[in-house]
This record gives sequence, C-alpha cells and structure tokens, in this order.
Amino acid sequence: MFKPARHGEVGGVSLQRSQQQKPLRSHDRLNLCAEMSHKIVNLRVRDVRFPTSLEQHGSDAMHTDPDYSAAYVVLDTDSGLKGFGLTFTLGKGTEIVLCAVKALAGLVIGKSLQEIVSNFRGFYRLLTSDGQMRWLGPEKGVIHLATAAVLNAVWDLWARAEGKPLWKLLVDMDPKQIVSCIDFRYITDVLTEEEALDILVKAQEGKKQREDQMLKEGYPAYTTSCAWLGYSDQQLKQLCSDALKSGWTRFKVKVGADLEDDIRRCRLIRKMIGPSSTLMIDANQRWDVAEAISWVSRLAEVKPLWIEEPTSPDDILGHAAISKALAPLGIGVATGEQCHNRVMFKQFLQASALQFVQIDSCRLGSVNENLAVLLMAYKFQVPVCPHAGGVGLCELVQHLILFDYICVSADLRNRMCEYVDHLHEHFTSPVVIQDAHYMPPKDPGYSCEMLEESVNRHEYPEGDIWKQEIQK
Ligand SMILES: C[C@H](O)[C@@H](O)[C@@H](O)[C@H](O)C(=O)O
Ligand SMILES: [Mg+2]
Repeated sequence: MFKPARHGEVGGVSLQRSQQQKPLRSHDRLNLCAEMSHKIVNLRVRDVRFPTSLEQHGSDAMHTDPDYSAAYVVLDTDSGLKGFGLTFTLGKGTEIVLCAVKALAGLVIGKSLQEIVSNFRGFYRLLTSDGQMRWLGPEKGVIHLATAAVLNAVWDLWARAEGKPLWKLLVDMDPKQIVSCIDFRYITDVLTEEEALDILVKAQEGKKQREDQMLKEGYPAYTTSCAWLGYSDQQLKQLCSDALKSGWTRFKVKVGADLEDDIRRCRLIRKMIGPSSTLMIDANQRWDVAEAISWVSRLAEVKPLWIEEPTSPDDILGHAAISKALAPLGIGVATGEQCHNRVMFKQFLQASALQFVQIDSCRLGSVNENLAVLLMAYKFQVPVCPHAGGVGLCELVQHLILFDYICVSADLRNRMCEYVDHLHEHFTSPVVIQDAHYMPPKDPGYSCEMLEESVNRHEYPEGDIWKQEIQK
C-alpha cells in the first residue's frame, strides 16, 4: 500500500508548482497552503447540453442528431479550492447520469483530498464496488459514466492542489505512486502490479527529453471535424481544404449508412488530401461482422489506416474476425470510445481484436482505469490513439496521451490523438492546437472547468439556450 503522505505533501508528492506555470494569483496562493487537506464539503452536478444537432456536428451512422452534453461536477472543499469534472453524453438521458452522480456523492463528501490520494486504489474500489450500487454496473453503463465524472473532478482537484496540469502531475509522480492508483482486480492475468511498475521504471530513461520534445512540438493529432455524416459534399470539401491549409495531414471520415455515399465521400477526401496523408474511417457500430468485412473491403481502394467501431462494441470475437479478414488489405481495427472498462480492453488485446486502442477519458473510470489500459496496451505493443471530441474530451484526454508518450510508450509511430473543432470556447483552459499538434496544457488541473456563463446558458432545461429552443 502506498505510504501515507508526510506533512506538507499531498499523497507523497511535495506541493510545488512546476516551472512553466502562469504566475500565482492570490486566490491560488491561499489554496496551495501546505497545511490544507482540502476536505470535500459539497458535490454539485449540472446537466449541460449544447444543441450541436442543429448543424449535424458530431453526426454518425448511429448517432444522427447528437447534442454534445455533459454531466458536469464541481467539488467544493473547505479550503476554497474546487475540483471540476465531467462525463460526456449525447443529450437525452444526461439527467440519469446526474442521478447516478448524486448516488455516489455520499462516498465522496466528507473525505479529504489527502485521504483519497494516499489510497487512491482504495477510493476507486469504494466508488466502483459499493455492495449495493455495483449491481447497476459493475463498472459499465450510467453508473460508470458517473464514476468517471466524479473521479475526473478528484484528479482535477489534486492537480490544482499541486499547482500542475494533470499530465505534469502524472509525469512527476514516482512509478510506485502511479501504480498505487490502479485497481488491478480482474487484469492480473495479463498485467501484474510488478510488471506495471517495471514498465514505468524502465520508461524513466529519456523521460526528460520526451517532456521537452512535447513542450516544443506537441503531440500529433488528427481531425474528425471535416466529415461528419450529416455534412454535405460541399461542406466536406470546404472544411477539408481549410484543414489542409491549417496543416492537418490526418483525417477521419464517418461511414456506414450508405455504401455508395461512402465510396463517393471517401474518394473525394482521398483525392483532396493526396496519397501521403492518413485517412481513417468510422462506422460507429453500424454493421454485423460479415457486413463489416464486405463493406470495408469495398472501401479499401481509399487506403484507410483503420476502420473504427465496425460492429457492436461488446463483440470481442467479432472484432477479432474483422481484424483477421482486413489484415491482408492493410486495414486495422480501432475501438474504445464505448469500451466500458479495463476488462473489455484486456480481452480485446488478448484476442488480437484491435490494432489501435482508443482510450476515453469519460467512459473508463477516469485516470485510474485509463492508466491500467495504457499499461496493458504497452505490454501488447498496440498503439494508443485516444478518442476525443464531444464536449471536453479533447481537453481531458490530451493529458493522458502526453503521459503515455513521456512515461510509458516512448513511441509516436502510428499514434495520434483525435481532435474535433467544437465547443472549446466554453472552457477556461481550452486546448491549444499548433500545426496539427496538441500543445501541453499549462494551467493547473485537468482542463475540465467550464466558463460559468456557458454552464448557465446551456444548463438543461432552464438555460437561455434551451428556453429559446423550446419556444421555437
Ligand atoms: C456521436 C459522436 O459524435 C461520435 O460520432 C464520435 O465520438 C466519433 O465516434 C468519434 O470517433 O469521434
Ligand atoms: Mg468514433
């Protein structure tokens, strides 16, 4: 078990600000007082929805009218420091996630940050294994989305208490402490605590250079913003040509509703981006296994790097069959945005059912469970290409992939993080993209905080935006 924190430390990490921080505001100085244990005194959760369906942003073969939304959590502490967290939804049903967050609140309120992070594995287990509530999951569905929202807020709080962006908090952590945050239950047959530690210790070599490289160059990204399924060919062409001008070289196209449309749209994009740029296609679970193989074979001429979510996200053996059939065409299978826990990822990896692991910051049980998946992916030598987009997913997952490169994989081959150009303006520390790369965030925290005004305007159903929509 992780050793208890000494006086003046949070979870064994001394309370120091990293070099590249913005200057301290007086408010921060107050919060960073080393004496404070940051006892969580309240948890608030709000239903925040953006009417993205009006313009078909985010549309795909299965989710034709998503309103990008979030269950948005704020943790208040006795020191005045706050933690912000969220989980992503598509509109309807967000109120159910709010209920689940409220059901978990009793396990969080009254605990101090110090208490939580000095036994983070135990706290993760407390939230995911409550003897009554686990029946609702376990570790899947609405209750797990709620766990993600709450734990994301705890990680945000921790990073803020340290005065570091989350990626830097992780990068500076002792490997033993990282491992102490992971619940290895159900995965020890492929990854033991000792093996995880060994991976992290070995990757210490060259860590500083990789961190400097990331600060200078950023992490490579691809864009999904040009080719949502509901966009017209005209729109697609315009967005693609704008993206090319801004330096994008990797593009994802939505497919799966109509084969002839897919062939036309994919040819169009391939022609515009040229043979050396990278193209990926995403069917969002539209097909049965045999249909997936025949449909994607017809699209092989546009040379996609991967087909994403070809079939049910739970069908591990189906994905394995598709992977096997498409391998001779040079097309890999990617999945993960609806892969609900580490056990599923374990089996996908064991069965060679995916060639690209798409972690998700709000689907899995926050940083804790994502760490387990990053380490398993490393063990199986499968590249991680995170799912992002939605609302806030880019802001969050950039921290995890930076950690992955600096402290786990040390490899950029066949790796890139998704980027979607929507709704960043609603965050206090929005992502910074330069030359199609994610630049490492500098503000303390997990980049989850939304502007209060945005939350008020988009809160469902009372916010102005929704009042106007309802009146129409
Ligand atoms: C409904 C959403 O926009 C999805 O289409 C989106 O997350 C997508 O699968 C993606 O990979 O970005
Ligand atoms: Mg997808």
